[in-house]
Amino acid sequence: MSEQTPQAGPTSEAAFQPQIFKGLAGVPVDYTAISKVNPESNSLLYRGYPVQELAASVTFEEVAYLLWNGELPDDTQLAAFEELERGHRGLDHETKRIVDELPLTAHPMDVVRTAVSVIGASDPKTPDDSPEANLEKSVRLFAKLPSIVTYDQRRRHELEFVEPRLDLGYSANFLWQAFGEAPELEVVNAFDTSMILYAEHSFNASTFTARVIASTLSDIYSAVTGAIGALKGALHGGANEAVMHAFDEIGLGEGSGERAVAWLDAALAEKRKIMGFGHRVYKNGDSRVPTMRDALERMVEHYDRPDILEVYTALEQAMGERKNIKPNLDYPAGPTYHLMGWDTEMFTPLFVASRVTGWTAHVMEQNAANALIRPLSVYSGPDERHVPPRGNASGEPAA
Ligand SMILES: CC(=O)SCCNC(=O)CCNC(=O)[C@H](O)C(C)(C)COP(=O)(O)OP(=O)(O)OC[C@H]1O[C@@H](n2cnc3c(N)ncnc32)[C@H](O)[C@@H]1OP(=O)(O)O
Ligand SMILES: O=C([O-])CC(=O)C(=O)O
Repeated sequence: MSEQTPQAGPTSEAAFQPQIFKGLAGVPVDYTAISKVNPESNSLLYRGYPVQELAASVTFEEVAYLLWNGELPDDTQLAAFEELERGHRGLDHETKRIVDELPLTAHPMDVVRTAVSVIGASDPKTPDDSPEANLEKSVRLFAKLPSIVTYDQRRRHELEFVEPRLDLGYSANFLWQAFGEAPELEVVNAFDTSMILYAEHSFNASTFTARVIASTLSDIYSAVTGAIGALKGALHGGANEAVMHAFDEIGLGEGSGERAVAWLDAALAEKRKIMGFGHRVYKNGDSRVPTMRDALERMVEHYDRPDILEVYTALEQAMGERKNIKPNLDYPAGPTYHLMGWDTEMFTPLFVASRVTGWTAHVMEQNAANALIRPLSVYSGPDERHVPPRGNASGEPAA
């Protein structure tokens, strides 16, 4: 009756009461050396380094290198890595053509998922799962995602693709390709901070998806494609877009703080989930929020939009008072991207561009010590039964 094999305790089927860990909540399933999420100390380490220190002192390219290689690059290693990354920034004609065929009604997450799949299908090295080949593929995807995301945003406004600039760092180039003008340093820094904070977070749903796919000995592009599907959902990465929809429902501008509280009370009365709040692991606040909130505040000042901070603060405070639930990273990231000029539907693809580093690091870690991921289920359907006699194919009653 049950797939579950009792490990200890009563062994008769009737007496066996398997414990179900719904949503795998609280279940450690493997080791990882890539990041440590510590809800007790409210800290997040990438390869041992506090993420706040990384955000304050290195670039996103250095963080990507760290996640993949385990150590920060020295000057020579960084120069070689940057050259490699910049060399892969362009987007080939075939990927652009397939993206162009997708309707504008397609969500940008569907577009980025399709584009990654196309890149995988056209890479002759896809079946090569050696660590060297997978690292090369990871760098290619990392380098190309800004072109994919900006190509899609711009085609939705009937604007031409902006070719990457090889004299700019990752984040400055990303903004250049999106908006076609040289970005200001303050904006580049805030964007780079968001990329660093989004890069990696242990066994979250999309990373776990990538590891499940890798565990079957599938290829790294399939793992990333699947992970994008998992990130799209509003309970995960899709929340950064949903936060902005909430801000829009509230209505920005004068008096927005008061409207935010009324909006929240109505939403809670309808038992709606408030996107950008709560977390499966952190129960006392997300370790990344203070750093991202600082970046948001800098952007609010830069673009002179105090109404955004008014809504942000009013919702955060009221949610704390009513539910004692704190914001997660998606909460400050959404309005920060809005201020920079990104279309709301592009927020989760921006998360993809960052998290591809973590996903691919996890795929390589999974490959290095693989075990097929295949948990058990406990059957709860009808008892065994048998198909009643039925007519044969010619309609005659069965003999
Ligand atoms: C980068 C990221 O992926 S971070 C996460 C982004 N996702 C979101 O922001 C979506 C909104 N948040 C949520 O839905 C949840 O907090 C999750 C899914 C992130 C984590 O939730 P879980 O650990 O599964 O807890 P669960 O959803 O069961 O919530 C526990 C209780 O808190 C409530 N709760 C949790 N988050 C919220 C929220 N955002 N709004 C309202 N109530 C909430 C639940 O309704 C539940 O209440 P109940 O016990 O009365 O039924
Ligand atoms: O860890 C999680 O469950 C979700 C999250 O914050 C992330 O993926 O960054």
